Amino acid sequence: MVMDKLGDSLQGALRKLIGANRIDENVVNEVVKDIQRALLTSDVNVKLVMDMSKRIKERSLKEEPQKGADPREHVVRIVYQEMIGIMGKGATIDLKPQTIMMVGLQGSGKTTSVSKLARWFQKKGLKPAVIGADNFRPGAYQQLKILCDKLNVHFYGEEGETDAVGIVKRGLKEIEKYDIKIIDTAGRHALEADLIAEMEAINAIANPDQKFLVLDAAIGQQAGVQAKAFNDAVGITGIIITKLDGTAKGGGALSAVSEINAPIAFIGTGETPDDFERFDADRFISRLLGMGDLQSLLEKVQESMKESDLNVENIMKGRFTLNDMYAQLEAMNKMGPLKQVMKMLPLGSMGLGGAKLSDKDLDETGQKMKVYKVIMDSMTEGELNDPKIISAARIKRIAMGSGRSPDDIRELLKYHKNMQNAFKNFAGKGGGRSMQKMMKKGGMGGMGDLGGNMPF
Ligand SMILES: Nc1nc2c(ncn2[C@@H]2O[C@H](COP(=O)(O)OP(=O)(O)OP(=O)(O)O)[C@@H](O)[C@H]2O)c(=O)[nH]1
Repeated sequence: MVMDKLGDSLQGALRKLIGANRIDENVVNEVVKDIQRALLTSDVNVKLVMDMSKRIKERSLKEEPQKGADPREHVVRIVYQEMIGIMGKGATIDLKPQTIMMVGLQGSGKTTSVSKLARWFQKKGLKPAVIGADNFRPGAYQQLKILCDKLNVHFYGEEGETDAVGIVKRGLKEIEKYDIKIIDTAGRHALEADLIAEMEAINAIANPDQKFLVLDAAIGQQAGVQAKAFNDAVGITGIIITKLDGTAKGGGALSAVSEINAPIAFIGTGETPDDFERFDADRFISRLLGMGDLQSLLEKVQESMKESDLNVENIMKGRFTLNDMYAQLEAMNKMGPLKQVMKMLPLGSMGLGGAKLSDKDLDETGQKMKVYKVIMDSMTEGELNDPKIISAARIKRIAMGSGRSPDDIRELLKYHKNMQNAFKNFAGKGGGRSMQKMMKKGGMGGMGDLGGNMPF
């Protein structure tokens, strides 16, 4: 994963929080200090880090946790929200015909990103074409042409031509029929007057819908300065951060958005044409904080729920029976090996106290789920529908029937109760509606609200 080091440090900080007996000022201060260290090491701007730390402290101690939320989750949620504040929510990319101008300094990964972007649109079913207007760097024409040819992307260029504006003018005419017109402009070692003049002229004749600034993740805090300069020159509408796979300093580029108020659109995560992803703040920050890749998890949940007997309507009204839990365990089984599913889960869910899950833990949890199913197989339909009727005598009977101890039965009932409460809590916050909406649309919906209370 990209930004592993930052992710590990942030998760270390949150683990301290989740492991604390109670949340007080000392704990919050200590956790904030760890977060500060992690962000500064990854080169996020000092002022941003300080402002964010102050807000996390104030909000953690002043704001009331949402009803039913654990104080630890409350702080984790604040950290998550403040991280989104720093990195932004990400850009919306319309899947419709448009012109995109790419700008950036030499060596930032601009040419490579042009071809990756073309490929991205191509995979979405749109027809991209590229204009190579970088006539400054020797070899740029050939490099881009080869990349485009490999991807079957139409390329327009004029080797040896020195007038970049002329190339763009003629190129736009030639690629008129294409859906996505991407213009690669020249870079320099620094932003100089002639580069600005050229970008302005291309901007004026192409009138691009998007102006993407390509930033090398390794430039660290310089990212903010660069972003501001390019933004002043042509008005940046989105940022592409390249080489996030190869540096621990990506925090500088990731937080450059706050300098210019332009969202991060894409991130480059390797050298091949497919190492290119939309920047989705929910996904990215959830992963960094170890809150799990909620989106990916949800996609899996949606798929398996479609095929399961789960009564989603009822669950979303806060009614979650043992029968539902049985169906849910079956659905989880269909989602694939527990080890993979669990990696997507938020820290601290399933009562594991936020510990980094070892393979041994995961095996044990998988084993436990199997036991739960065996126990539920020994229950009557009435008990499965209404666990409240399970008295001490019934616990004994179920234990006998399933070959487990009464403590195992009580543990299962407690686990069920916890999940039921989490669902009730979520439904009470209007999460039910969001969940249904989300399931229809396949989007994130209100899951952010569920946070560490994910009842899976
Ligand atoms: N690991 C990794 N390498 C990348 C990524 N993006 C680009 N590169 C590499 O970075 C180097 C420079 O990229 P180019 O696309 O040639 O640079 P450029 O910004 O176009 O340079 P100019 O055309 O002079 O502006 C190449 O070796 C790319 O393969 C990325 O996301 N990850």
